Amino acid sequence: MGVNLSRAHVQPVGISIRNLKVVYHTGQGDIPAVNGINLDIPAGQITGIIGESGSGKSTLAMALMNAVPHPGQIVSGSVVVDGIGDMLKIDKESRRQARGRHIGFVFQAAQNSLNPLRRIGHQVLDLGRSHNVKDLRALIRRAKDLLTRMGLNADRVLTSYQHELSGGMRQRVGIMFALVLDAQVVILDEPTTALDMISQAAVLQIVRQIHVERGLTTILITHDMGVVADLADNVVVMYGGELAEAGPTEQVLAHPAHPYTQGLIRAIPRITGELEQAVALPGSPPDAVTFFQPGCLFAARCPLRFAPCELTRPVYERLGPSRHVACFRVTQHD
Ligand SMILES: Nc1ncnc2c1ncn2[C@@H]1O[C@H](COP(=O)(O)OP(=O)(O)OP(=O)(O)O)[C@@H](O)[C@H]1O
Repeated sequence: MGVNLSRAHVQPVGISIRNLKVVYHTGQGDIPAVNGINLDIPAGQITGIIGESGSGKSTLAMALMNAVPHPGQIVSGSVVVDGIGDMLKIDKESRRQARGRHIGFVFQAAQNSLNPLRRIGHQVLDLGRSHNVKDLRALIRRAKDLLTRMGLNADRVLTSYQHELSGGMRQRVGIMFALVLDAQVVILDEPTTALDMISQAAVLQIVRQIHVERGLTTILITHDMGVVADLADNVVVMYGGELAEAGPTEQVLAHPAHPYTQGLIRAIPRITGELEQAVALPGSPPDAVTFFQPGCLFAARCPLRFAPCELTRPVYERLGPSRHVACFRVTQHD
């Protein structure tokens, strides 16, 4: 069966993540990079996953596709994708087909994951063949359209090798690969970090347009709250492999509940308006030792900490109809 590239019949796809735990086996012990996460990614929306470096965003993204690399291991949980099933249980071939065909992705290292020995156009054809796409001409047309929309000379890019492209061009090529098979779920991990501010804004707007045109479910991973504010319908804040807070972007930005989210918002560089200064978050994220301490992982950096924070890990609780938070300051009082 060839891939049907028509979208008329396609329903937006949601993802339900339960008790997901991923560890990296290291010389210093097991690092719980994703530590028992429960999260529903709503169908047809853009969900931004934000947190500092090391908070577990990329590991979560790779776990959604059951593609965590060694020395990482998914130790428990489920990732149920509508229309596919549990990505952690389906057989290898269904999983391979799902990646790319149902779930398009550009991982952080995408700039380097192109095959250096094949022209980009050939790699588009390889991808199409590996997913049984019958109409390869239509596939190339689709690739050209995406590249042109992202401001690239499509013919030139398709006949180029990776080394002939700049970092920013490769990032856009990565986004093209994520979208070209017409997947219904798209995972973009820091897709625009190699781009200057203006190109970044332009490319993200195109991602938004395509998201709307195709009724996608888009997961956007970033350390930049400004990107989330511009683009995401919902935001999920990760800290130390756990969820700190989640909810509709407007609500979370206007009334952040978790002190970590408040800190991330204060750290957004403001380039217009008053002489407002971005304030960097003090301290550093959890490391191999602090991961295992009792109490809230953020306590050492938290301006609002009080006694309970040192003793037990706050539970990630419902705060309103569509909001959740893990913070004793919100859910418990002195
Ligand atoms: N290959 C690996 N081996 C050992 N530990 C790892 C490996 N990859 C990630 N980790 C650890 O897992 C945790 C989560 O890392 P992850 O890359 O998922 O975070 P992130 O939020 O995506 O950060 P970044 O934005 O820097 O990619 C970190 O503590 C990190 O050091």
